[in-house]
Amino acid sequence: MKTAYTADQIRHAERTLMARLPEGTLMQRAAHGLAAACADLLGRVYGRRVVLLVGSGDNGGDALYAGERLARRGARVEAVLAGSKTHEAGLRAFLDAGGRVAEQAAVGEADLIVDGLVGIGVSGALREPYARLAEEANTAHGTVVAVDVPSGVDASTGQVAGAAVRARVTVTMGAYKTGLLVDPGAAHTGTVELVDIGLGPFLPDPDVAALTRADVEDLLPRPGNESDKYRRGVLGVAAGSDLYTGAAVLAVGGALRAGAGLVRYAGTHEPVQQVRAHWPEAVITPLDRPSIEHVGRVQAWLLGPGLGTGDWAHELAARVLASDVPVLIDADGLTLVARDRSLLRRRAPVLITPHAGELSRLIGVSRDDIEAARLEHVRRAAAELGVTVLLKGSTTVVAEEARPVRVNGTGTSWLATGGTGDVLSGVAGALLAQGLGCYDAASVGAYLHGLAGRLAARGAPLTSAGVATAVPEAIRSVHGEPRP
Ligand SMILES: NC(=O)C1=CN([C@@H]2O[C@H](COP(=O)(O)OP(=O)(O)OC[C@H]3O[C@@H](n4cnc5c(N)ncnc54)[C@H](O)[C@@H]3O)[C@@H](O)[C@H]2O)[C@@H](O)CC1
Ligand SMILES: Nc1ncnc2c1ncn2[C@@H]1O[C@H](COP(=O)(O)OP(=O)(O)O)[C@@H](O)[C@H]1O
Ligand SMILES: [K+]
Repeated sequence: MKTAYTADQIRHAERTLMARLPEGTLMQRAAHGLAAACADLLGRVYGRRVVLLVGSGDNGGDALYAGERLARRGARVEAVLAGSKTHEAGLRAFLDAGGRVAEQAAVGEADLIVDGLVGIGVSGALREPYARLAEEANTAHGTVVAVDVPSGVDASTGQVAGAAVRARVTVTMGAYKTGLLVDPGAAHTGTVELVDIGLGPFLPDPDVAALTRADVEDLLPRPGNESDKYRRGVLGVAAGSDLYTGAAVLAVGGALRAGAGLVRYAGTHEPVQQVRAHWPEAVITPLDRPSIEHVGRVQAWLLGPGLGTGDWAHELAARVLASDVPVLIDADGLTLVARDRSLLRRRAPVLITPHAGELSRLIGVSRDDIEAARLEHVRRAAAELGVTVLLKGSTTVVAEEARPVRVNGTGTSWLATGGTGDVLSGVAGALLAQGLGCYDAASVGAYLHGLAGRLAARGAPLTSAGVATAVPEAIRSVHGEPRP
């Protein structure tokens, strides 16, 4: 599990660790790691031009001590002192090693730009001259390395309030910060390199966590010798309508590709025809009234994609939610629930999978506010609604009360196309039916769906059906099985 922490959590752990070590030890460890990463990026250090953007706090101190090390190896290092004060000992060491203070920004000519403006001590939007320097770094041709956090990104939330550095590499100290894993911040980090400064034993429970390949491998159900189709997990799908048939086809496809033992589809005439034509594997119950009476036993339900939002759909949703198995609610199902919250009053678990627009209707917050502060709002929704919430978007986040938010970074922006959400609901629904809890089904589902998106896209447009097709390949790559 890749774990991440807020600025307060990091500061607290650092204080405890620092009290046990000679003064300055941590900053030297940080500078050592930072200088090594810079040297790697430069290839040859001697004679190369490095510009340090130095703010007034310890983030600037890290940059200065790393600059000292690079200067001793023959780099031409200049520092732009942006703050009203500068880390004194760091500046002295830097100057002693032959570093120079730049009179005016030499950012444009640098091979490497080290962003030491602000780290976890930032509050609010970057002030001048920091904001201007961040913009200059972003348009310069040199490689940008951020110290700890790209300046302008809130380390605790990933929020970006104004100008912010876009780094090729972020060298982060001691532990990942939440803001490095959550968009919009995550889009500014480039590759994140973690420098061990000995913080590990002092870290509290994480603020957020991201599943790794190995975690997903552990969590993914695999059929054993004693498995049969019923025991592997039967998913009921209540989706699609005479107007929207594709959503049903895609959701059933996602579920079959993600390893459901059986998919039972229930719907009206048109989607039944389509699902039957695409997926002879599905067991189908045509509905002439909104009831699940004749569908047969399932271990979980997927409710909502393309279902419509009229009385018929409401009645079917009420029947599904009155069952005693976990229910995943998506798309039109969420519109129905937003209108009638009483539908959510049930004992068995509920997983909802909204995008920001759908969540907006559920919690009465604007879509833009949700996009700008995804973590805050996904947590709030989980607490207010008492359900597990998977919020879709460029970073998909999963919240359940009293657990760290799970963050998924496997996706690709090629997934921003119609119907991919229907596939995700099928994948996560199949995992629910196979016995995973809502929290794991949602986060493993998002991981596989994101990976399948990458495999389907490979740098070019994908279709949602292509994403469903790629899910088995994603599972194969999680298990490390060689391709045939
Ligand atoms: N605390 C520790 O033990 C360690 C800290 N380290 C480094 O120290 C950093 C934290 O240092 P600090 O606590 O001094 O904080 P920072 O250096 O991140 O920032 C604090 C300074 O930035 C200014 N500032 C805050 N918001 C601003 C804004 N919006 N625009 C312009 N200026 C702004 C403040 O006035 C203050 O002077 C970490 O990110 C890391 O790089 C590392 O050396 C490892 C050890
Ligand atoms: N910019 C993006 N980067 C990565 N993934 C994205 C981006 N935009 C959307 N996605 C993903 O694409 C899927 C879209 O789902 P959704 O909005 O429900 O679309 P639809 O209703 O058309 O199926 C979600 O899994 C979401 O996380
Ligand atoms: K920084």
